[in-house]
Amino acid sequence: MTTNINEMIPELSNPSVYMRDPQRVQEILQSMMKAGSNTLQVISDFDMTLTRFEYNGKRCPTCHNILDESQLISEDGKEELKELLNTYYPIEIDSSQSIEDKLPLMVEWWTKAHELLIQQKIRKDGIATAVGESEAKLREGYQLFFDHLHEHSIPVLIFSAGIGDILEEVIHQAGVFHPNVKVFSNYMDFDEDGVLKAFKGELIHVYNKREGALLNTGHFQELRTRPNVLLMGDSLGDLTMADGVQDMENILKIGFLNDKVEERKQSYLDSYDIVLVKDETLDVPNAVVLYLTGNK
Ligand SMILES: Nc1ccn([C@@H]2O[C@H](COP(=O)(O)O)[C@@H](O)[C@H]2O)c(=O)n1
Ligand SMILES: [Mg+2]
Repeated sequence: MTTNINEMIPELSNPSVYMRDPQRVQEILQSMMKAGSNTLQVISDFDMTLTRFEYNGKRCPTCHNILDESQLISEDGKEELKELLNTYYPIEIDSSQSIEDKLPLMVEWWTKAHELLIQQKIRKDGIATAVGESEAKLREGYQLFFDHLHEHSIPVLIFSAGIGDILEEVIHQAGVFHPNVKVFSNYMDFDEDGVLKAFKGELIHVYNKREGALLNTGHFQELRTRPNVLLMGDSLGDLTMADGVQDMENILKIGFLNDKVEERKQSYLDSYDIVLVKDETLDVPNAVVLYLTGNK
């Protein structure tokens, strides 16, 4: 008797789940399962993928927003950062513009925002409080996700265009910054007095997640024996995060579609294997990981 994908993973029949080709998803999952969890690695975006998009009807902050809305920023600075968000975020998610057209505008957004943050003379020792006082929340089920991957020694790369120092503090405060987790992101550079003076390295924005320092870091070299990838993102820009993986055998792409659902649904279905529409949980990724580790 042939197994149905919903029998394999019942969570794939949740109302938030959409798949262009369930048969193909089933084949990928079976192939990855057969290869064994010691061949698996997870590559995930952070903001709005591992963190919630909404809570109690209110938007949750990204790494940048955690700082933007904190006590570390003056009232004028907050206004300017909000204006940037209101100008550029609609462009980021506009499905009528091509990624090529958006690229220079995204560089412009990140550059202006980082310049403003530097002008604010942010202190390193204020970051933990800013994160603690923020409304940022990891998605429901995060504990199982991180703990299970850790228990099974599955490497997790969090590849984020957010701010690395903030991101690390969020997962540290949640108690899930386990040793199998590596972060690639924009990191702050502080002077000897602990005041923000610059951002380190090449800028990572939402549409250049294959470029920059990542390919030269040796990260993917270390993981050559892990040719099966579970990729998770919330933007079409996240689809290239695994481009550095050599000799890839299988990749399963799970996409969270949080905003402008009707306009963007078709493009997400065309690009991601599994699309989760307005789903604030990690229930489906957790079910996939449990299946792939033989715990289901
Ligand atoms: N000044 C900025 C710049 C970007 N954002 C948002 O951050 C997200 C990028 O982080 P990922 O972990 O998702 O790569 C992106 O979705 C931008 O909307 C921001 O809030 N402020
Ligand atoms: Mg994101």
